[in-house]
Amino acid sequence: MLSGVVIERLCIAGVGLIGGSLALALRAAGAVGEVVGTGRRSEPLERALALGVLDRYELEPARAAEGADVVLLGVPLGAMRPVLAALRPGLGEGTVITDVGSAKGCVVADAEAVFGALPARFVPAHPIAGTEKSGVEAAFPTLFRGRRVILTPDRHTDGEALATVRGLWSAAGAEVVEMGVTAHDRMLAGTSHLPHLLAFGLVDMLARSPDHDEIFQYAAGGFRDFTRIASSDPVMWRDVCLGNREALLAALAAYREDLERLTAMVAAADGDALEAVFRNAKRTRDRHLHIFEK
Ligand SMILES: NC(=O)c1ccc[n+]([C@@H]2O[C@H](COP(=O)([O-])OP(=O)(O)OC[C@H]3O[C@@H](n4cnc5c(N)ncnc54)[C@H](O)[C@@H]3O)[C@@H](O)[C@H]2O)c1
Ligand SMILES: O=C(O)C(=O)CC1(C(=O)O)C=CC(O)C=C1
Repeated sequence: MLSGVVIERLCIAGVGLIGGSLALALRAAGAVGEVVGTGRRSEPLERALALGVLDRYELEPARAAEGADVVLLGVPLGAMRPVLAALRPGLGEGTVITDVGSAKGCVVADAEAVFGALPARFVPAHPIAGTEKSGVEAAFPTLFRGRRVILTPDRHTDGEALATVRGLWSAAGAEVVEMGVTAHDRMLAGTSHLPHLLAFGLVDMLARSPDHDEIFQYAAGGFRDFTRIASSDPVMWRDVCLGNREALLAALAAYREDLERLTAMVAAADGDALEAVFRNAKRTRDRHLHIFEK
């Protein structure tokens, strides 16, 4: 284990791909004692028990949170607020709260709505790792190894709580960085939220064409790579697009402007201009490719 942090009891609300993978990673590192899950239905929680992700579960969120050192919210962004409110009666004075939501401003707003202000022991977090699959069956312990996790503490965040959440992700093999909520939401709108929206949009557009069955017969590697993420969970991505609406709208506006520019280049058969754009994109992507190979 890298960090030396040991969490005696971890409560996970929403035991899916991310929450389940974190539990498996912490177990593998010997960084956690007991893992207690909670969720809406017993079937997936039973499967999580069978997979060795959980030690036990409680359908009542507050009961699951009782006695936990750390409570982790692993639910879609749209469920954060009601789940946090349901956990609240079970939280102790010293309980550290954290989440894994893909946008941070909306999670901070949810915590403010439930508690009146972001509690000092609530450390918002976002692992920049995942897959297009969801549910606890898709969880695996190495998901976060060598990946970044962004924490967005503010000036009121408790130092000990921050150290615990840092230690938890380090134990899972991740590299932990900190930044402000606004910077996080702006950057992730560009690198994650916009690409997902475009991939879903492109596949939907083709699916609605009269000859869509034939079109998909001729899809190859390029289409597969561009659209893998359109197989992601629709509810999760609906919530991300609504949760990071402002930053996503800004990214979409910039993208639309560029699409107009590209359209004009094709219309004018301006090969030099197109080639210049493609060269810049290739150079940039190639320079940053190493981050995908970690
Ligand atoms: N999938 C990714 O690639 C990825 C990466 C980083 C962060 N995230 C974030 O992590 C969170 C979870 O994503 P995931 O991919 O693990 O999803 P998932 O669908 O695999 O897991 C979500 C879990 O939450 C439960 N859940 C849903 N609504 C609930 C509710 N109202 N009350 C209680 N439980 C509820 C589901 O039953 C499931 O167990 C999301 O907030 C997402 O934005 C996802
Ligand atoms: O690799 C994928 O399938 C992902 O969607 C992971 C991915 C992303 O890279 O956009 C998705 C959502 C996140 O919050 C973080 C990571």
